Amino acid sequence: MKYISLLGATGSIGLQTLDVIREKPEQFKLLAISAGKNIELVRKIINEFSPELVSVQLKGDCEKLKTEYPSGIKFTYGTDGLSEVAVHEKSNILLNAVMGSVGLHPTLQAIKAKKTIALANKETLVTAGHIVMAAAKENNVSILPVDSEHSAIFQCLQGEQHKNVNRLIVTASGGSFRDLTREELRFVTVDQALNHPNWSMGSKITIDSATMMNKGLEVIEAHWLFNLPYEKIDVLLHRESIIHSMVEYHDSSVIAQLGSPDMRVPIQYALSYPDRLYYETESLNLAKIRKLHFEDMDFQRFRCLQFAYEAGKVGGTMPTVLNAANEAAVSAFLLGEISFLDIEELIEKALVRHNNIENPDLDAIQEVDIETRKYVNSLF
Ligand SMILES: NC(=O)C1=CN([C@@H]2O[C@H](COP(=O)(O)OP(=O)(O)OC[C@H]3O[C@@H](n4cnc5c(N)ncnc54)[C@H](OP(=O)(O)O)[C@@H]3O)[C@@H](O)[C@H]2O)C=CC1
Ligand SMILES: CC(=O)[C@@H](O)[C@H](O)COP(=O)(O)O
Ligand SMILES: [Mn+2]
Repeated sequence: MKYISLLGATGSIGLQTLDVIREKPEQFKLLAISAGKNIELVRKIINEFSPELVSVQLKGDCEKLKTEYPSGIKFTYGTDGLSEVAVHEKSNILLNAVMGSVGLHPTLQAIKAKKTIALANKETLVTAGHIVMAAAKENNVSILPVDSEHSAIFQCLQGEQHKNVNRLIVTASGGSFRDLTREELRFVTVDQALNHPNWSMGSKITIDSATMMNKGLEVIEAHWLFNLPYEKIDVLLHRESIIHSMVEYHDSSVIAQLGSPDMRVPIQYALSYPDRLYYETESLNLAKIRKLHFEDMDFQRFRCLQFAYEAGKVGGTMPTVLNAANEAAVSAFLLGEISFLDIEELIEKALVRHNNIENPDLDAIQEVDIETRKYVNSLF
């Protein structure tokens, strides 16, 4: 039995994780959850799963829930609440599906508490990958990827030797605007950007897919998870999102993982690893799909991917700036405060002005994260 702490229970990944847990009550028990402000959904989750611990973003919501559920459930809130959920004494695995670098601290706390980490929250690795991976090694903790491309790579690596890997091939759908020119991007709307061609996801990652920053974050995530240099991590445009990524070995063999776009598969794989449990769904019908398309990535068309490679290669606090600037800019775009192309402009400004700090500690990362958000927000 896996006893699960779940951060971001009310989100896209969080709800799909609940689908997996619901289907496998003999394998999974939900013990502790965190959510943000969707309290209606929190009530539904409590009524169905009876977690022992519930954390929400706001103190007011926490106090209100305490009056509605007088006994048996502990309520908490804020960033401390995220860590309380992450280190719940009875949990043996943390599924981190919160959005943003707010997931960093609870992940580190869970690692210190020797919890297995099932990681969807890629921003945590982007903003402080060197610290997270060092802590995981020191505490002998596994970080199991939930992100579909990294789950695919992880599956393609099973039974193989790291030294035989020649390169990783991370696939990209191209996102909502893949068939638009840069000129046409000047006038796109939030609703158009939220219309991903293949996946139904939370708002922030959907915008990241449209700017190609999601793939940039995933390149940095792969660098840390699989301990390979950026020169060995390639991105390939693949509009069907059927091949979730591939590993090329030094004998030129390429191993790929395919499947329909359904995040419950990588979620279940991470939670059940090293087992592979049965999952009830339609078989992949390649004859019906007929064609799979591939194209080289166009770094002029998708500048955010270029920024991510550059920030990753520089290292230090540059990836922290990339992530914080992106979170701030995407949030402003979603609020209608800036245009779609402003996102990459703001990120570039934040990167250019930054005086990089080599091998930063947590305090430096925290400071740079906050200062970058302040700077980006001051620009509009
Ligand atoms: N969605 C997908 O298919 C994929 C997502 N991922 C990654 O997984 C993570 C989650 O993505 P996704 O599920 O799409 O995101 P959503 O926006 O759908 O959900 C985010 C979750 O985090 C909560 N949350 C947001 N901000 C805070 C905060 N400051 N404090 C506490 N809780 C907070 C939200 O609470 P509430 O809604 O209650 O306010 C919600 O439960 C991201 O890192 C994303 O990159 C990776 C691969 C695929
Ligand atoms: C489902 C998932 O893992 C997302 O990261 C998705 O892959 C985004 O798709 P693209 O970034 O390829 O458009
Ligand atoms: Mn992904």
